[in-house]
Amino acid sequence: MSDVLNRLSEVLEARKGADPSTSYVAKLYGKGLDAILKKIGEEATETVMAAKDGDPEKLVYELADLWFHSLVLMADQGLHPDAVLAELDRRFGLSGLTEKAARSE
Ligand SMILES: N=c1c2ncn([C@@H]3O[C@H](COP(=O)(O)OP(=O)(O)OP(=O)(O)O)[C@@H](O)[C@H]3O)c2ncn1[C@@H]1O[C@H](COP(=O)(O)O)[C@@H](O)[C@H]1O
Repeated sequence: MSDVLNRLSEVLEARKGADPSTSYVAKLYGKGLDAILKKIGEEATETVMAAKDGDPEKLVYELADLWFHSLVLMADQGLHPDAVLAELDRRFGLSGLTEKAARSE
């Protein structure tokens, strides 16, 4: 899979020291947690609307906005995307074990 989450995460970390007048992300950090959470709410709503419209291109675009702002939230909170990937991996491992157990009964 693409390494874009890692590379983007590095940029988002570097933007913590950037000039808010030259960086969208630095400006958002400067506005604080409530502004980041508001963007996530807006992007989630736009994602829902794109799905209801049945427009796959628009849905991908809005999901990218939602994922992007979720990554900004994680960086703001001192989290790396690997933490979420590890949690998904853990759940996948658990479901795999459940399936194996069910097959052996
Ligand atoms: N992936 C993105 C990305 N996706 C979406 N956005 C911004 O997120 C905003 C989406 O909000 P909306 O759709 O509501 O559009 P808007 O009305 O312009 O938003 P507001 O200004 O009202 O918040 C837009 O301003 C987009 O430009 C992004 N801004 C930056 N990135 C990445 O983040 C990196 C760092 O960005 P800078 O900090 O700007 O250098 C860049 O190199 C990009 O790779």
